[in-house]
Amino acid sequence: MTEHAGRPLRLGTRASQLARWQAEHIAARLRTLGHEVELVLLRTQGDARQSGPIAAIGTQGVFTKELQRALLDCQIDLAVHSMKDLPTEPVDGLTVAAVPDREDHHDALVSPAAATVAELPHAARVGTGSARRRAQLLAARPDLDVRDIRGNVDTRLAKLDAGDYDAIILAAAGLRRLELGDRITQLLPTDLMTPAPAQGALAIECRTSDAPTLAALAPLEHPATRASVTAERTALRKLEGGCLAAMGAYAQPVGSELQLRTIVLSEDGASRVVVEEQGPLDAAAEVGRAAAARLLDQGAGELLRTR
Ligand SMILES: NCc1[nH]cc(CCC(=O)O)c1CC(=O)O
Repeated sequence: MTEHAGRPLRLGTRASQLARWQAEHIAARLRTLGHEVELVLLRTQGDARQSGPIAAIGTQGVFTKELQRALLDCQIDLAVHSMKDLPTEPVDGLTVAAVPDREDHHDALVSPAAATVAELPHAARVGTGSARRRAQLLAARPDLDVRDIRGNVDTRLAKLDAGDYDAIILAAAGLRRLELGDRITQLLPTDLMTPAPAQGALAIECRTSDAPTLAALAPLEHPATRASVTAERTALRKLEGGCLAAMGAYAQPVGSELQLRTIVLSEDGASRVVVEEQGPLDAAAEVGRAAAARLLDQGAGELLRTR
């Protein structure tokens, strides 16, 4: 195809194994559709800082900003993001051109010590860097010793295997994509561990003005996933919680309806607000807005501020 004057579509990706897998997956789908695709490896701020709690970096979008800059600079034509890492604030000149079919949305327990979270030994050391996972773990099991953990999926599994932790929590999607699904001890039910908004979903971003790339990406769009992540991310955006808040959201299409579960917790998990909202699939943003309004009515704003 000659949509870019005969040159391949340039797909920007981070260098981590998971990012590479996701980029290759989308490149393969585009090639099947007849497009030539070339991968461009970019280093992001999030990858450069593997030590210290990620919260200390202090800004959102550490994994995505460099890719967005490269798009705006026309160094690349499309970027593949884990959608849960993509800030909800729109960027002028860029658009999420396609949201493909979602992978497993669950969080997973990985542990040699017990088959379930409920069966972990008293005061077991559980590794996670996420305020959302920490608070929900403590809500279920206040005795757990929840400790920070950093690094990509492989690094975290190596730290678990070295005995630094009794268990870790990871997104099932990342493990499955890296063919590490056999490391999953327990898929955590949504009422125990509501996932991050858009967990397991990819976002393919390009320039709003780039009609040929928009057209190339259109067949990758999965409308039910788009509706789900729209509801989840709208709820997050209306809470102004950002990616570091102890907030979870998961929307499930049921027939022509969308069922959205949202949760906001205090840092220690002792206080929480849960809201379930339902509405038409074609009014996903409204479902997210309604959930956020009810969360705020029930005191979620206080929980987010006291962090
Ligand atoms: N923040 C890191 C990150 N971003 C996306 C995934 C996994 C894939 C996904 O959730 O889509 C992960 C790792 C994890 O949370 O275990």
